[in-house]
Amino acid sequence: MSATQTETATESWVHYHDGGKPGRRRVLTGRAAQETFSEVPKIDFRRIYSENLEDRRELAKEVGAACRNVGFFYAVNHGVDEEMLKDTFGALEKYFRLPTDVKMETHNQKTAKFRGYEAFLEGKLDPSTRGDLKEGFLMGEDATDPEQNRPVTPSTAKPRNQWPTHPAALFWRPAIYRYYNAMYTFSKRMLHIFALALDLPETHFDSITTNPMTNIRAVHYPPQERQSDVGIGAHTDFCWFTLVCQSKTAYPALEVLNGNGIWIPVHPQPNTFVVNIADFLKLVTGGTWQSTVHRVRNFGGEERYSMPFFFSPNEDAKVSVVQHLRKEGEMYDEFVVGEYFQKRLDIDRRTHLDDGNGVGEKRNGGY
Ligand SMILES: O=C(O)CCC(=O)C(=O)O
Ligand SMILES: [Fe+2]
Repeated sequence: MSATQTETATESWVHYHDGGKPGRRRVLTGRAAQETFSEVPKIDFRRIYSENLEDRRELAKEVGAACRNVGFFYAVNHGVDEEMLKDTFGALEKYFRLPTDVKMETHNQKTAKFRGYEAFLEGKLDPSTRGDLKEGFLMGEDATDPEQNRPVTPSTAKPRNQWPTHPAALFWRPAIYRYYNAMYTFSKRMLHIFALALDLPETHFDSITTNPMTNIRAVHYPPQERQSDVGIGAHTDFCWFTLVCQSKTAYPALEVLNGNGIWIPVHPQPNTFVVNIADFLKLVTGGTWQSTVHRVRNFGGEERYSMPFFFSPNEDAKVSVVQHLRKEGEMYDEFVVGEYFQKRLDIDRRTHLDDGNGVGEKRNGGY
């Protein structure tokens, strides 16, 4: 039995964190099984660069179906420089091999937004485990980093990121920024496809994404030996959408949960992004799109690296359910993006700080 599964005489449940709260799904087999996905669809993104709107609409149609039915898809032929992606993975391997004290200079506990280095077992999305068997580095939007060219205003004037200053670690910041810039540009195009997929004008979200909230989490998962361990516990992400680049391992460490409570493997594919819809976009589509539960368990004996890129609109943007997806007679709240985001982050932070012995609900976890 995995760490996130419980059984009674007749029922088996998978447990996870969804919307910052514990959730569970019954495992349905045999006649009880419902129609759900059994694999993650693969979508050819060459058309994202087409000058022809009809091509982009065709792409959006496939994307929309994947967002409704699965919440996850592979983006092949994404056009992002493959050499740069290879070099970034090289930088991850080199960074995580640095001595612990060099990495701990930027320990994420020193910042309100958990930016910087996250040590092994500090994240804990699954309370039944000893913590996530991963180490990571989180960076994000920061108007004081000149690389980002963002307007400095009273609310953005304080530094958010932490960067290492040790000479052996100076390669890290430019390597991460090369990846950041490429993913940022691709995400803006992706947003146009998402707008088309929702039957909205392509530029519908442009005005609320002039200075989007963005994060990269570089992650290292060592090979797992104990069955009871987990690389990252089962969760949904809390941004708009996530793009994940994962290193090649024979064992499919990333898994997504289908409607029957069955874990579906997301095999690494060369030069392919894994894209997933997150809680905030699910909310804005009135639940039409799925924010699908996922986890990482790195069995198979290889080191695994991944670099999720998390995208959300501007911090001060106000959003609600898009007009044509509202149900008649229902009331819909409006959310300030930064407030929604901070609320979710605070759940992580509070449970971490309260929890000296590893029994908290959730620590710094999925975006
Ligand atoms: O490492 C991965 O493939 C996914 C990581 C993840 O789910 C997250 O950071 O939210
Ligand atoms: Fe995630």
